[in-house]
Amino acid sequence: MKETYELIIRNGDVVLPGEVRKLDVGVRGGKIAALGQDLQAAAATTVMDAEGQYVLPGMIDMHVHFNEPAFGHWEGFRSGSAALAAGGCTCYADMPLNGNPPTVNKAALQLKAEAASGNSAVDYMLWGGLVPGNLGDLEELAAAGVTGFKAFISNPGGEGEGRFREVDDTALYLGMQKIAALGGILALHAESEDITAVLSADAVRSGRTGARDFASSRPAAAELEAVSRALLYSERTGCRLHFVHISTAAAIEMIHAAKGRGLDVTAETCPHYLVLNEDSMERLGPVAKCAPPLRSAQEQKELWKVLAEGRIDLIASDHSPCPPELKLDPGLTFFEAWGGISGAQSSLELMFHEGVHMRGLPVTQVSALLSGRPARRFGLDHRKGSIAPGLDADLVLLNPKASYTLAAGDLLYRHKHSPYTGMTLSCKVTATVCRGKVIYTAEQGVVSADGGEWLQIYSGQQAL
Ligand SMILES: NC(=O)N[C@H]1NC(=O)NC1=O
Ligand SMILES: [Zn+2]
Ligand SMILES: [Zn+2]
Repeated sequence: MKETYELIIRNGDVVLPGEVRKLDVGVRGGKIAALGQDLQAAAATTVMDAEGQYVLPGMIDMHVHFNEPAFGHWEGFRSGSAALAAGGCTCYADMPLNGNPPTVNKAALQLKAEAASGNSAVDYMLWGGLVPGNLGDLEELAAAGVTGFKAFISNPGGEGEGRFREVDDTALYLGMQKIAALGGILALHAESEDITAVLSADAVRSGRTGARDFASSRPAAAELEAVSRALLYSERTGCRLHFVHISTAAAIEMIHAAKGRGLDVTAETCPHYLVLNEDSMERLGPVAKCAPPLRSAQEQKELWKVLAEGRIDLIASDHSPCPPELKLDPGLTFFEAWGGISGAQSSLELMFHEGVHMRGLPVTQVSALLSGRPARRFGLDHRKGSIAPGLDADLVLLNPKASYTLAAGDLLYRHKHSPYTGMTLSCKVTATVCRGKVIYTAEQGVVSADGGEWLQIYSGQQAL
């Protein structure tokens, strides 16, 4: 019988691991079935013309905060995942905090999973939390299919008794011992609580509450101290470690050196540390507030350098949204405003605009940071992360010549603020396909908002 495809994407510049080739991509049963020239369409085949466009593997964003349960009015699975689909992301991992209850035991994971079920445009994973007092819950969380565990060394913000707590040294050390025994991975927000808490309190007490005061209250030393402590614990416990949102080249170098000594550690950074800096934070206000803070132009330059050298393992958005009154109210000081950037919809376009178009990085390198490497690190590469026969047909069409200025009205987040609005981008996602289904087109918007599935894949076994 003649082989038929449900979808053929024709004549795109297909971004394969290590090379770009002009090919047709044939999709059958939601999987990539063939890569070749002049694939034959049948009557029922949907054909997309990708002439002049890149065809990329969908981004895998390992770091977003969708705030359900209880804080869906900040961001929910529906709005957040629609924004990801529009930005060329086909799979993400949701962090265990900013919702209530935080995802620190099996019952809370169940609530999280119920909130996500039937409400995600793209596939997803769920992180569990490591907090003081939940050592006894980690095994059940692992068995229930969390990706791995997330912990904070500094105070994650949020209010009330039920908030997600940062770990002290003991909780971190014992937690890492336990996670090592469970064969899992710890994702860590690495900033020293001692340094950031004392410097923040000092700044507020003396009325130094501007953008640069906020930045000085969370210096690079706070990141470096926490990274070095966690590396020591990783060495002593054997716990696999992934550092989220690293903001300095010096921390990347420390992590890289540890990897060289044989530790199973990786580092992520976010588009905002690459595209924005302290000057942007002063100009834009708290919409650009995050932790660790945006750094100096010099630090930003050094971060691009280590990225170009291949020392950063992967890129994730750290989309951490909130309602406008917690961010944009002119009465708020930098210290009072919510810390977290709404950016998930723009990661891929920002990385192509700045990385490929402005700085000349290879398309394949940028694509690997967004897709192939996160897939490999978190054990998804048998399903996702690259364009190869047999893998899920998670594909993005990117027009590298479609310049546009990002407007608030383009954003699909629950709250339409972002530090990137007003920015002119030199490329645009024109279509997103998840498991063979077209879920977004630039003309029609999100056409399928609920087909995403929970991938209950417990971490990965691969080092990078
Ligand atoms: N609570 C929370 O989402 N915090 C995140 N926001 C941010 O800017 N950094 C974070 O870790
Ligand atoms: Zn964080
Ligand atoms: Zn985060």
